[in-house]
Amino acid sequence: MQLPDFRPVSHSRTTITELMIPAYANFGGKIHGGILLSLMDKVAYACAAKHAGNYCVTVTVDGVEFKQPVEVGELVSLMASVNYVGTTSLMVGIKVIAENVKTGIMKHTNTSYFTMVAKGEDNKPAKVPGLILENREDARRFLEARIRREIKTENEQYFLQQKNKYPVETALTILANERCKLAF
Ligand SMILES: CC(=O)SCCNC(=O)CCNC(=O)[C@H](O)C(C)(C)COP(=O)(O)OP(=O)(O)OC[C@H]1O[C@@H](n2cnc3c(N)ncnc32)[C@H](O)[C@@H]1OP(=O)(O)O
Repeated sequence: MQLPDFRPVSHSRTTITELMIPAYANFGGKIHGGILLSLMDKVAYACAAKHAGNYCVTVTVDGVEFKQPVEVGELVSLMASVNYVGTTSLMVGIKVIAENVKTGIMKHTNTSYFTMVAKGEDNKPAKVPGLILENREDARRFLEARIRREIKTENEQYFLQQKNKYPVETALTILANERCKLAF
């Protein structure tokens, strides 16, 4: 099938809602973070593949922070949309909401950003359609995704500089103030 040059954000916007059953709970009775991550990967894939018109793979996951615990019996909704597209990659933003069905109280448990790459029949990165931004919110998300990408690249470069500044031998003194003991 011939892919269009551009697709609107609304074409691939996806929501998954799932009931949190007891089998998803940890020993503390709250929902395992891994269960939520798996659901996030699923919705990110559905959204990315729909936009790309191709199989997609997850490359990076950013911004995962569990702000509040999720309880057994709550309905978790994961809302995903394509925030940004490069050439073969796209960034999917996911907002996770947990709802207590008895009280109707909703809590925003986290927002994360999945970078996915489309793969063609040859298993190589494949070009994705451009993004039609349908309102100011879509435009804001696209711009913020660009900033997020730039900051990430700068942070990676800064980390490499810092890492090389402190070879282990000269940096051992720093550890004197940390809660660790050297056993070598
Ligand atoms: C659905 C699932 O869960 S799949 C399972 C988990 N995921 C996987 O198995 C993915 C394994 N990784 C891979 O296959 C490869 O690393 C790929 C295909 C993602 C990237 O391969 P590369 O050889 O690096 O490809 P290439 O250099 O052409 O980059 C392709 C795109 O990925 C982007 N990319 C690559 N690495 C990163 C990264 N760390 N962060 C953000 N974007 C990245 C590039 O910027 C490029 O985007 P663009 O085309 O929009 O400019």
